[in-house]
Amino acid sequence: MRSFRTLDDLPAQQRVLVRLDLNSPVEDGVVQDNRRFSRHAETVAELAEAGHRVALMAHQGRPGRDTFVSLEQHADILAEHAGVDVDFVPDTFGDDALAAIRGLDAGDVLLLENTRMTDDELPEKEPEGHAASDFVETLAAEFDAYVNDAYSAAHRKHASLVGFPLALPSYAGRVMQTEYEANTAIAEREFDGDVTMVIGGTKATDVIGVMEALDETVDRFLLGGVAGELFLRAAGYSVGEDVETDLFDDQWDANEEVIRSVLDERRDQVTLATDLAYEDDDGERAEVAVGDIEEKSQSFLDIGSDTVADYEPVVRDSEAVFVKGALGVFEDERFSVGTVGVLEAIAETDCFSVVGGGDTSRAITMYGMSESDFSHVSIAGGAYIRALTGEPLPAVELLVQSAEREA
Ligand SMILES: Nc1ncnc2c1ncn2[C@@H]1O[C@H](COP(=O)(O)OP(=O)(O)OP(=O)(O)O)[C@@H](O)[C@H]1O
Ligand SMILES: O=C(O)[C@H](O)COP(=O)(O)O
Repeated sequence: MRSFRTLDDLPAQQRVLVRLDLNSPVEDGVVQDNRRFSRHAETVAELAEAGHRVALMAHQGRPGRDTFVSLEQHADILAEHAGVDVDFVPDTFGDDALAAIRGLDAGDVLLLENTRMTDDELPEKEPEGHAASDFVETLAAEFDAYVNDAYSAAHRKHASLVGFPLALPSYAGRVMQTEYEANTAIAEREFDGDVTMVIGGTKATDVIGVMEALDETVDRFLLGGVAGELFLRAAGYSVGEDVETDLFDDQWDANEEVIRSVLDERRDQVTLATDLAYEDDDGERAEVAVGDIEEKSQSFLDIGSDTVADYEPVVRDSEAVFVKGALGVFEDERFSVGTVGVLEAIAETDCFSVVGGGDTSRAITMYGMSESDFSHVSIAGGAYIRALTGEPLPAVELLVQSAEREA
């Protein structure tokens, strides 16, 4: 089997450039702690304790979104989990970043600014193009090795993920190693009974594309979140349109054709919500049957209780359940009913269960469930789901190629 090198193979006393995935929920400008910090902290602590000089890169949000913020707060949260100081420099690869990197002593840890704040990070380019960018060439010159721990971003072909492995000897961090092993095992596992996939969240384009790819391996899709509303819209209900949020219309334009073809060809595989929840004029949770919605005048924030009651037995009768994305805005307790109800049903059965998605897996801790009630809780979203489909992850491929080149 092709494989990459890990921290076990990293020579001593290196200047190491590390890519983490600390992409996190942000509420009112405050970055929310989550298991991405605690898991990556293990890699960071191991590198610092081994006496390497460590500079960390990570991204947060996407340009134009409210979650697109600086990594200053991330440094403090990470330091707390890792038990080592993490300095922060508000620069990606300019003079301030280079001065901070050159000032690192053995065991020091520095976090650089959000990689998506440099214009070189996001352009659609092949790895060779990224490796020739100013960002990669400038930073690579300062280091002996590159460690990629960002399994959950490994499906992206961004400079910090695919450019550096062409410029430096490259290794997988502990999170990359663990997630890769677990998720590859999932892809290879065969199930005799029904396989159910719970699809929700806000990244409709990602999850709908994967629904297409998984038609052979998944017997039933239970839908909620933004993707669920878009499917309801295609089925003729007055939902899935932007009222107070701008989550829906662009995603509808991008996915309408696929959604209609999934509904035409595989309607029996797709289970849609029969009721939805919203905030009424008194600020309370209210529910309405989808057939009674005449025109879209408010945002729907959760699947309704009847839908949860429909979904629970499907989960209980499944041999394997994969979850990608929350069924509602569970961060607000009033709209946690769908996500928590379905997760609790999964936790109570002995089916093989995987919960993926950085945001969604947070609901497990928030609502007092135990990670041990699930077979695997992945901190990856899009990467996890691509692993299920057996699709190669570009950043993993580059780590493997680096190991092959240096063998
Ligand atoms: N109807 C809805 N309207 C708005 N937001 C919703 C709705 N339903 C779910 N969400 C939001 O979806 C988010 C979770 O899904 P999201 O697609 O962002 O990420 P994920 O699947 O957890 O993982 P990752 O971010 O790693 O891809 C939650 O934060 C929740 O508030
Ligand atoms: O949260 C994630 O899934 C990863 O950090 C990738 O983020 P992206 O979908 O904004 O590229």
